[in-house]
Amino acid sequence: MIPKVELHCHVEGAAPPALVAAKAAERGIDVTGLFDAAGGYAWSDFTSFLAAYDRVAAVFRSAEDFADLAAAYLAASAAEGVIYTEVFVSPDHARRQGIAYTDYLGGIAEGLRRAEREHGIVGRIIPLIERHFGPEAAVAAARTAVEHLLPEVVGFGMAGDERMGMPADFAPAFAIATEAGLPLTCHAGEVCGAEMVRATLDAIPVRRIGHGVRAIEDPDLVRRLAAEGVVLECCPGSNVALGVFPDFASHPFPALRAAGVTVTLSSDDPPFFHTSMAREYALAAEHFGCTDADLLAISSAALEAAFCDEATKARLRSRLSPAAAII
Ligand SMILES: Nc1ncnc2[nH]cnc12
Ligand SMILES: [Zn+2]
Repeated sequence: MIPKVELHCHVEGAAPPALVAAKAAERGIDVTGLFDAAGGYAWSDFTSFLAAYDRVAAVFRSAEDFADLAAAYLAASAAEGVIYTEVFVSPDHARRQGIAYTDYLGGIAEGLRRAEREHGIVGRIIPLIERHFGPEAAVAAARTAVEHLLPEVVGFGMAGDERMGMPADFAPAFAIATEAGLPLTCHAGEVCGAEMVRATLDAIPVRRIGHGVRAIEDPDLVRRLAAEGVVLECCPGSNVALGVFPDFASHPFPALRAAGVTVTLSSDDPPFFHTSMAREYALAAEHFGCTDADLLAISSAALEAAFCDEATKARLRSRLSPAAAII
């Protein structure tokens, strides 16, 4: 099994539908229309996906809920050969559910520690601001994030509806994180085009871009990403499910890689997109021509781009040898 490294997974977006249905029933939460006939999440476009995501997030209400969610996701990932995962968390989702951020973050951190004890997978946390909640909420969420720096918190970023506002509007929130020493990532170039990736690079000192795949529309920008060593957190299964590209044959992952851009593989919101880390790696082999050696190199690039400390990386590097891939 190829050892895998995940840099981009939203914790609420990893919630299995059956768990959400059970928690909702237990708590009398109305989930009408949230599930499709097959028991998966029902959504039809990016807007309804984000709305479904918010409804899923709303069924988790306690530190234990979040610990169980994080531990279950990492345990399932470990079974697929994942050795390291950075989970995105959202102070705004906690606030909107009326959960203390300390409970939310503490629960997730406890879940990650449990998964490491039981399955050897290492988990770290990246708090995100949500673009569609606006720049003021973003500043408040950034303050919340930097006031609660557990050892597992290793970075800071932004997700949400890319069609709302411009990256520069959120620069003050990112500056709070930078001042606290957190490296940055930001979703861009997913539902919006190359111009949004460029605007992100111009306004925010990111080391990584969430998705970023529509940079392919602008060859100068692709050269800039390669030259500046900006890492793309690619999630091809998510992109095709959301209609960013019509099929895997049209996905720019191989072209970006050939152009010298550092591309990595992640699952984004796995049950929403019927994916997992194993499926993302399998898709890359099937559709992007990646050999086992390529996939191992992609895992290695992801580990180098991870936001955890050097000691953690050194510990994990030994698990990325070709020999480890055979087991
Ligand atoms: N793919 C995605 N894009 C933007 N925001 C998100 N939040 C959860 N998944 C997301
Ligand atoms: Zn994402």
